[in-house]
Amino acid sequence: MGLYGEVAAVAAGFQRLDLGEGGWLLYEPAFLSVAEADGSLRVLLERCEWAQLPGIFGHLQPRLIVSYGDAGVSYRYSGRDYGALPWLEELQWLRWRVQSVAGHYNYCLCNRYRTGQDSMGWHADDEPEMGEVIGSLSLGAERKFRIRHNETRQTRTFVVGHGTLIVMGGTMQRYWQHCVPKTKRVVGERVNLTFREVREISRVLVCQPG
Ligand SMILES: O=C(O)CCC(=O)C(=O)O
Ligand SMILES: [Fe+2]
Repeated sequence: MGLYGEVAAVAAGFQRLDLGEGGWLLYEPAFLSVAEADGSLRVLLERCEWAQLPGIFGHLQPRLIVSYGDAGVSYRYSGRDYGALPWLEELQWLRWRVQSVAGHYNYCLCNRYRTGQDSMGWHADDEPEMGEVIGSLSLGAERKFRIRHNETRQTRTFVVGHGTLIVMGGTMQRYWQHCVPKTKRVVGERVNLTFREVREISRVLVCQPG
């Protein structure tokens, strides 16, 4: 995180957790106002090209997914390549908002949890081409976001609600995993946007006719 990112975060009253071993996490429950979060959620539910895709073992992932990003950026995740669609205006705006706190992003993976039965299992976003700062913005239903240390098994839980921002940085992906567990509570839809920097850009050559 750059110096100005750090200053902005402190000024806005973020909680900054030092995770040890060079890892850190920022937590701001009400980063977006309710009105901003309402508007973004409505637009994203309507405009994103949501799809349920197969995961690593071929069964469908328990949530809907789509990704947006700079031209030519694609990201390998669960053994598949996710080519980014061109940025939606709404996501561009939210990217700038999150970048004003920390990080610099060229890619956004969007997850849509339709009910409490949709979830994300324990994992780390530790691919070699991934930038170490990941900005994660939540909209809609309140869910739990858990982190767990790989060796000590220490676990922490963060409530992520409508407009909550979490930024993960430093060595966090190396030493910690995170997840969004299923819940039996009846909960509405939740959209989560993870802004990332994919460093190795795979560009597809397009033959121009003529
Ligand atoms: O939905 C969330 O809060 C987490 C999403 C996540 O971890 C991911 O997309 O890698
Ligand atoms: Fe993740």
